[in-house]
Amino acid sequence: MSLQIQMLGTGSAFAKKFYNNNALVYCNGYTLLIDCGFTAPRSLYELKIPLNQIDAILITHIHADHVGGLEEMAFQLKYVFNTRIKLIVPATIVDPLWDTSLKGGLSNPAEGMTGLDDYFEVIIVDEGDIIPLHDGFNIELVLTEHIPNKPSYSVYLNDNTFFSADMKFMPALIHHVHYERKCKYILHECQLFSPGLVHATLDELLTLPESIQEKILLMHYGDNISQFVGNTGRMEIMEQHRIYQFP
Ligand SMILES: Nc1ccn([C@@H]2O[C@@H]3COP(=O)(O)O[C@H]3[C@H]2O)c(=O)n1
Ligand SMILES: [Zn+2]
Ligand SMILES: [Zn+2]
Repeated sequence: MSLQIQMLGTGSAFAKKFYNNNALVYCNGYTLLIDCGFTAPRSLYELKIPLNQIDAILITHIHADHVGGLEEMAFQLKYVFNTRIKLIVPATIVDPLWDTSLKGGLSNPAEGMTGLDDYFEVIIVDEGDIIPLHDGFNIELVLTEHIPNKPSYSVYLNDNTFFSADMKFMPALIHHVHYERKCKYILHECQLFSPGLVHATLDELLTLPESIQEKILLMHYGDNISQFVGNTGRMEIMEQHRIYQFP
């Protein structure tokens, strides 16, 4: 089943010209939002996409450019739209997401709101699970390296597309995605300066063979991306808000 992907933003955590690196994935009438950073509500507003048009939100890890919009999303869905959408959360993240990122704003015991379940239909998932979302649309998470003791999960979309969460350069995994999993498209985060430390750098991604680079679309980049146009090898720079077709 073909996918369309529309980035709500393509920026790094500190980008000011681009919104947070959050993605809308459309498949067969279903809409999945991958991550919901602090700029997601504004980006959705600009795209004129009502929040209740999203069927599910997948959380990859708990940095603010990936979860900082969840408080507004929860409040609006509850008090404006009166609905509860799916929140797909890896098991290792579900407690820290509430306890360390959201509880301060969303907890309201006086009105019975004491956890994520009071705002979302929480679906807890594990690495390697094939998660069926809709007819012809499934996802699978893979744990990728980012910050020690802070799990971050990349995602296979329908077997043929790999969407990186925030991750260090993991060439063995990218080779696996290309040669074994035979993914046709790789959407990869990209830090424009070195060393990477917690991200994959453009210099590192440029060491991949051209046959892999041809599949890569770059995202999660800094405000100075325009200086790199023409210098990203065979890799394409993704544009936020443009709808990409992945047949
Ligand atoms: N050890 C760390 C931890 C964090 N950071 C920066 O903080 C940002 C948090 O969001 P991010 O998108 O993961 O990018 C991280 C780094 O820029 C970093 O540079 N080094
Ligand atoms: Zn990030
Ligand atoms: Zn991060």
